[in-house]
Amino acid sequence: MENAALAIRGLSKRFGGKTAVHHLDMEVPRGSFYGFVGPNGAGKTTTLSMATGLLRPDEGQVEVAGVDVWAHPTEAKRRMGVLADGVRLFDKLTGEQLVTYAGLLRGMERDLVAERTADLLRVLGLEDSAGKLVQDYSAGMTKKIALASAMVHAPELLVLDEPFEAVDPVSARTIRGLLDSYVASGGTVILSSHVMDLVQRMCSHVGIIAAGQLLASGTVEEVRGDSDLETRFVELVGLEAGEQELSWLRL
Ligand SMILES: Nc1ncnc2c1ncn2[C@@H]1O[C@H](COP(=O)(O)OP(=O)(O)OP(=O)(O)O)[C@@H](O)[C@H]1O
Repeated sequence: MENAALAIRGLSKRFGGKTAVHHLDMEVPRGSFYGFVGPNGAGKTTTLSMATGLLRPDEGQVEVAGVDVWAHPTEAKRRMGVLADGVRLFDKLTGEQLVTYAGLLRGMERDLVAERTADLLRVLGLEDSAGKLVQDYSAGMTKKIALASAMVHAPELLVLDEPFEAVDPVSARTIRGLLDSYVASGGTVILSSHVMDLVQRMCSHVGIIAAGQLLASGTVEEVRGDSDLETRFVELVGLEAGEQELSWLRL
């Protein structure tokens, strides 16, 4: 546990009669690039929301670099940057204002925030849209400005829910480069994704979740074994809907 950037123990969440996450234990080693994968509705967003202090668990504990997220939220949040899925941004701000606001909220000096905001906007190709309201951004631009807001305080851990969704291939490559050098310099990333190929190429570690439970976790090599990650994923999760056909759709 000492070497865990993120340690989750016995985490559970129910919504009415539906168990979204069930006694989940998970450890993301420091310095790892951890892919969190699972079918739709598996509990990825619910887990990451509880891990980042956005959604209160029914049971269980979460620690970021040894700091309990729910007992010491301010201290824990200082150590992480979060790109949440489906959470509304302050979209009446311009992109530049939003990143600046995120930095100031973390207690950073105004000059340093300005410097880093300019760097992030430039690297992410948002310089020309810096003065535009976030509500007028495209889906991919919104993802990128949210990512910039998550990174501005140079946290130890980045928790990214679907960071590549809606992002064009050129921007995706830029983001991959940013994240790679962040991990190479000692940072830890956990990202959720549906794209197995991307996880296999980018990540050092992977966790597979289905029906609120972790089915496998370890290095990508350990989890995929002799096959590729997608095959292993389908073996663990099952094909279910994929095996069925629509007879009326045959032309
Ligand atoms: N606020 C909520 N109220 C009721 N049910 C919820 C709520 N949030 C999530 N759920 C349910 O919990 C389960 C897990 O949802 P979650 O969004 O965590 O899955 P996910 O793995 O992120 O899915 P996806 O890959 O489709 O984004 C689903 O059955 C979902 O319908």
